[in-house]
Amino acid sequence: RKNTRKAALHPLWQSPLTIPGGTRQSPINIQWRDSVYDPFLKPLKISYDPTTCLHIWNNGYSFLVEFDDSADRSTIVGGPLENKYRLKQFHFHWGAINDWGSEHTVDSKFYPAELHLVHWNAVEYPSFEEAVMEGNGLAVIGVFLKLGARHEGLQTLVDALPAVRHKDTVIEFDDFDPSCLIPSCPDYWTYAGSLTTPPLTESVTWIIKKKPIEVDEDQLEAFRTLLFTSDGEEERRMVDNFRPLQPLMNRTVRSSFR
Ligand SMILES: O=S(=O)(O)/C=C/c1cc(Br)ccc1O
Ligand SMILES: [Zn+2]
Repeated sequence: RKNTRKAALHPLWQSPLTIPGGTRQSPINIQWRDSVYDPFLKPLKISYDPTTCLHIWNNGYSFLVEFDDSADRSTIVGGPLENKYRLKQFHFHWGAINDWGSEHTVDSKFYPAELHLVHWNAVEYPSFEEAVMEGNGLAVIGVFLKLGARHEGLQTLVDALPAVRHKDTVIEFDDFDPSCLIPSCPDYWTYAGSLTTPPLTESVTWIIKKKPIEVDEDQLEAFRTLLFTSDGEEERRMVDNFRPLQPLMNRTVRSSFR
């Protein structure tokens, strides 16, 4: 059965599907056979300090966990990156059903969800807000989620979701190391792209892990109990919070593996 993805109805994604003049928009389909192995790509070095974890909140588009990025305490370096980047937040995108939900696809296959760990270039720019406007300002690690075994590290997050069910609710969340959500397999694809939510700026070096992590049905269902709407508004379930695929245009996706 062709798993056609309904275009997301949320106002955010009713905005123009591509920004005028955009040449490096995200997400994209990663055609495995068209990706080019780059032997000069380094391993990605991830060093997160769980005590930089601050809070978890529902911003009306996704739920996100934010970090103290006032110093180089949770960083990534290496891979395709020429600078050290600081972790600012991570969040997810998911579908109403398990047939779709990821933003990127691999050989046109959708995963039920996708994790984004957002970092900014604190070597060259004074703040996240400035880095968002620069071509090499951000680095986002993308991790696919697939249906399988329960993920113990994710369960800590899932247990906190009822407290952030409505838009603009926040709870303190500490001592969480998000590297437990990143596959140990070092293989990744990388390409020059953009944020997939407004301001859609073309400032992201994407690092998409080849291997997915496994989560179970109850954990995916927990994501779907969140709401786009604030307390007191007519409830709209937070599902299908992904942006449609964007044209590859004049870009090559590189792989860190043969
Ligand atoms: O889905 S992403 O492209 O990772 C969006 C990331 C993003 C992160 C922040 Br922080 C602010 C605005 C944004 O759009
Ligand atoms: Zn995202």
